[in-house]
Amino acid sequence: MESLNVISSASTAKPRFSFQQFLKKSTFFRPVTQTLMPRHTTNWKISTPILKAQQSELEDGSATVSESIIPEGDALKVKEWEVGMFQNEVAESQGIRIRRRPPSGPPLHYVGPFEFRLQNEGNTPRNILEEIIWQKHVEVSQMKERKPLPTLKKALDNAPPVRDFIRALKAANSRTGLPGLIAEVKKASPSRGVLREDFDPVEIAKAYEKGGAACLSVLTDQKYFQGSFENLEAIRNSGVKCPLLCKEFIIEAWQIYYARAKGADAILLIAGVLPDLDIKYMTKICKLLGLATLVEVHDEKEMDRVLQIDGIELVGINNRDLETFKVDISNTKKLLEGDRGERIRQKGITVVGESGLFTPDDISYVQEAGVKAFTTGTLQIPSNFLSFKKVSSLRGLVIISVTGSCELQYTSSTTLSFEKSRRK
Ligand SMILES: O=C(O)c1ccccc1NCC(=O)[C@H](O)[C@H](O)COP(=O)(O)O
Repeated sequence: MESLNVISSASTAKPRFSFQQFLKKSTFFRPVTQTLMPRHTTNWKISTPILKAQQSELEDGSATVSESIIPEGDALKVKEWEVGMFQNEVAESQGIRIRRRPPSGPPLHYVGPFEFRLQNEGNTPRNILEEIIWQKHVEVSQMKERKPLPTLKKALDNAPPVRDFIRALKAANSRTGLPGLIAEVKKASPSRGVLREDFDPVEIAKAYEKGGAACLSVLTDQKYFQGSFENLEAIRNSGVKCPLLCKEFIIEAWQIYYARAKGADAILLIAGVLPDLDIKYMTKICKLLGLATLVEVHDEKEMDRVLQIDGIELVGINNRDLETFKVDISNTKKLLEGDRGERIRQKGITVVGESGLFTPDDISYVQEAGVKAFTTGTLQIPSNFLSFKKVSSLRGLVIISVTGSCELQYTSSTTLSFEKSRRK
């Protein structure tokens, strides 16, 4: 972008000057009050129609400029993009590495009255989480157009009553002396690919409930997890009683209302994606709607940010680094040690262990660290399950493998018996 030249079409002589020179000359490019707009935006007001120049690149990297009008729809996109860039800056200041929008803006990049087509490597997501977030932004914008918030709010009048997610976890914990199980209804994931081809979400949800899950987590992202809001709705309407977590990548309040309309009792907020203000604001909306909020953290910094927000009752420690996929369950222990752990206990926060918890040993380990609940999406019960030792430490917990090859069943004695799956 720095080397871009601008040719004014207004002049027949087409004088050439550098883009930098142009920036200095142009009144359009004066910096604005930094508190209101991101560094790289300019002080031109978005009002429609906007007089702008259209720029197309020449072979030598320079560009031609011609006057045109920004249609109202595009002006809105520009505004949205500017808000997104502002969010990127706020997020960065809180140590959030995930950018909410591509840094170079939409493919057509407006600067003052000009429009540029940029080929910028910054527009490539740096990791899978960032890719998911950028994709989510596009999806949510489209969904919002189809179902604006007022329509959605009306639909909430007919939504089923909310079930108490946190109470269900606490009850399971005190009943069994084990962390409450949040079993995940998940067909696929970016890190593990397809987990189960013949995926019947309602059948799996019922099996989990029968198997002793306190709550269920339903993946609703379609592109990366092959989930859907239809799955969530179908489970809610199937007679399953467990409270449901809508496992979605929430970036806008609209999604919370949508999740509630589809039968969610709880939603996930990822601290690695959302700045503090978003977490505060979204938690308030959830409280108004009666939903629980599971705020997910991965490192100390995110935990410390979340601990200074009032009213957070449920915090998930993700052992999976969503930027690299590396899983390390000692992460849970690390984040619950020392003063930090003390603060969490004092605040009465229920801690959920997330990811990489496959075996009874794993679960005992995070329980000792202080978790009162855990999520698992891919319990791996090997086909030679008889060699699956130390299962007895999981007394009281009945788990049915989502991969469906076998079943772990708790008996009234202190040992667990194993049976081949009764699934057809
Ligand atoms: O699991 C992934 O590959 C993944 C990638 C990018 C964003 C999120 C991802 N997972 C979401 C989850 O939080 C897990 O589904 C959940 O913690 C259960 O994990 P596991 O028991 O290890 O299947």
